[in-house]
Amino acid sequence: MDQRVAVLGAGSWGTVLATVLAENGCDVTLWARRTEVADEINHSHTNHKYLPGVMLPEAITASTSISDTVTGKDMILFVVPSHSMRTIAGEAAPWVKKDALVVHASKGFEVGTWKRMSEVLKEELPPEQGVRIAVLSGPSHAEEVIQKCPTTVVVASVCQETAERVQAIFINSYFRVYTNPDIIGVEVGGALKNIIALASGLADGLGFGDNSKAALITRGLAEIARLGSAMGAKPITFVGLAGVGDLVVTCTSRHSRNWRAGHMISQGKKLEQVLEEMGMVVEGVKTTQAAHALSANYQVEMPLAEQLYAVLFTGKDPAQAVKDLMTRGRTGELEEIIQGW
Ligand SMILES: NC(=O)C1=CN([C@@H]2O[C@H](COP(=O)(O)OP(=O)(O)OC[C@H]3O[C@@H](n4cnc5c(N)ncnc54)[C@H](OP(=O)(O)O)[C@@H]3O)[C@@H](O)[C@H]2O)C=CC1
Ligand SMILES: O=C(CO)COP(=O)(O)O
Repeated sequence: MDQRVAVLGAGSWGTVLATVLAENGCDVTLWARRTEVADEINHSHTNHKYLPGVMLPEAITASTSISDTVTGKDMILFVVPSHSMRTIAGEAAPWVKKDALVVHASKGFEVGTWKRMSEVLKEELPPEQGVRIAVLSGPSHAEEVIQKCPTTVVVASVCQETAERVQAIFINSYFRVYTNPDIIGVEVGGALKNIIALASGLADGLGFGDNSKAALITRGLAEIARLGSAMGAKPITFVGLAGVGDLVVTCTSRHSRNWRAGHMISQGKKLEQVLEEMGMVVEGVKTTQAAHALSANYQVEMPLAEQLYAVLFTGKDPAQAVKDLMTRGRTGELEEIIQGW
């Protein structure tokens, strides 16, 4: 494969996806915002902050110049935190080749506008790029993909040809990529599962058991599907890799930064302290704000997200939040979702 690929974002996930692409024979340039990270990747072939103990393929070249990274590339992969997507996309836009594929692998909404990442990309890039935008999502901890643990993900686009071209570039024997036509569902599922992962870390830290974990995953999926459907997603997407798949992996794994953040909060740490100690992106925090706003906009009930919002942003005691969830008014399990089918 002779694809020239730009990967924007040299954190855990960007570096691992760059590795997958380099192993697939792509010519990969990885943009890092700090010179010391780019130098380390170019000279030592490591990225010790984000992937300690891992040797990267020598074929990956790192750069701190967005224009050099993007110019002439066949595919541009954005893997920056969602809060920086618009800025980075805007800086990249003048250099994106007219027929380039544009993919993102970030899981969140834009703060304030609460737009999905593909909407942000569409607004920042020339209009003709629209059909070539795709999202890569699904249950995929960077720490396991780099060890070549068999992993399955999904690529979604409004254009099937785009999804299939991206699938062909990423797929290999340990990284199996499925296509999905529902870009809204794939983005919403990938973003909202981080809220439930944070809540799972909290629940584990409070000493609750497997029943509680199953409750969080299942009822979390119900509220993700409720909001997602109201936003235009196909409900069936949420029983796929970007829905239940990603929920399971993030709610049950200590690799998850969102799970770890929730666990730290359960031990009495303040949110600011948790984020500082983590030193890596915890998308679920801003996504909880997004869910708070979106559930009001779309008039959709999201009791788990609401209680997490109260714990994170109004100082509510997590034990009281659990009590309020368990004693709230009686509801049906599936009726509201089925109504939308
Ligand atoms: N890690 C994983 O397993 C997976 C992550 N994702 C998603 O990928 C996205 C990136 O996450 P991940 O790589 O894990 O994050 P990390 O915390 O590992 O790395 C964050 C990266 O983003 C850079 N960065 C931070 N702030 C800005 C900014 N304002 N502008 C530009 N760059 C910035 C950091 O640069 P610096 O080092 O200079 O601070 C670093 O390169 C997230 O949306 C996440 O949800 C999706 C699937 C799996
Ligand atoms: O999205 C992920 C795995 O699919 C990674 O989750 P965290 O950001 O919680 O580590």
